Amino acid sequence: MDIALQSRAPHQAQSRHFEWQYLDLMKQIWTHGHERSDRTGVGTRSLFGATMRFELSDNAIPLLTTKRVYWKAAAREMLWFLTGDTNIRPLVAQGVHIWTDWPLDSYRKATGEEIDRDAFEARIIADADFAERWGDLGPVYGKQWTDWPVYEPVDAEPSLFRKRPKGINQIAELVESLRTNPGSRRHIFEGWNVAELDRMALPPCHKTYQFFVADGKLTGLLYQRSCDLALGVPFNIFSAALIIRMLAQQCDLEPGELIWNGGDVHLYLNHRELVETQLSREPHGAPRLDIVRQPDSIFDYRIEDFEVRDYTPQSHIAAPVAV
Ligand SMILES: Nc1nc(=O)c2c([nH]1)NC[C@@H]1CN(c3ccc(C(=O)N[C@@H](CCC(=O)O)C(=O)O)cc3)CN21
Ligand SMILES: O=c1ccn([C@H]2C[C@H](O)[C@@H](COP(=O)(O)O)O2)c(=O)[nH]1
Repeated sequence: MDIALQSRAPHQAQSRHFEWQYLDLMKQIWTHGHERSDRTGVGTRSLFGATMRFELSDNAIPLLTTKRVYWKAAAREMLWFLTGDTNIRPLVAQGVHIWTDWPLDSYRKATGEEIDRDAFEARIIADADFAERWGDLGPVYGKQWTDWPVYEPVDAEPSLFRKRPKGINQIAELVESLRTNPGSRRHIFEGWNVAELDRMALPPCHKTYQFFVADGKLTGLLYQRSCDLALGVPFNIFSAALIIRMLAQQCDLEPGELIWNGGDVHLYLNHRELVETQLSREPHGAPRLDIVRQPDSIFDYRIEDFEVRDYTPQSHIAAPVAV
């Protein structure tokens, strides 16, 4: 189909089930994507530049219905980002495995030990020193979002800089700017700290979030530079909608839309089975997300605050993750 249709005006986007945008994009990439080799060695079919829009009013949430998406893992990941933590230990302790493969890969390469994933996770949970040594992803999302480092000149020594004890909390500043200056065009938080990319296990994919307030509604736009359409994107769109909902609640706004902009949007060549199965299915139903409590701040949400209803997806489709 014509990719320009992906960016139709919001009212038109709702004339069909929201999920067709995702399925159309999947089909487009699988049939017409550029086949290329990638960092992981798996190979992808890839398209550069795509947009999807999702309406969030009436508690609508863009959860895919053509396969079960484990939204609690994505919600727990979002809450973990907001704590500023970059160690996988609290995730693993909650049964969230999506980040384990990268520390595991580093550990295997460094030690030559053939440890399996379950044993590695068990050690991460049981042994705090081991987790500290091997479980950290470097200064990824949570660190940049809540504690972006700042260096200040030391008095009278123009070439000497000292790290400020506390960095910039972009999320706290965003809440403040949404509340006090809703018309601003600078409502942004950013994960792409150029100076620290080399210390991150992976440079951020969902790197830039921008917000827009109009008619009492909060709309968010996510720019994602690299998009694993089958595994990552279903999580990413849910999470982006979730943070919009949380911010809207904190700022007494109604949820507007999520606009998702993808850069390199790809399907890994070993996701053929998932793609074929998913493209044979049709979306149905309109999942909703309720936030059942109003926490004191954006940093005080708990997993129990989120309830998804009217979600009756088709079965989960497993697929391997490219590390
Ligand atoms: N290749 C790749 N794709 C990604 O989506 C991705 C990365 N790498 N690296 C960093 C993070 C980790 N993320 C991941 C990693 C794994 C799953 C995954 O395996 N999802 C399965 C099972 C989920 C579960 O067991 O909870 C799924 O079906 O959604 C999803 C997102 C997103 N990111
Ligand atoms: O939130 C995420 C995190 C990662 N991804 C995917 C996109 C790519 O397939 C890989 C990252 O590899 P790069 O070589 O760094 O681009 O992870 C995602 O879709 N969503």
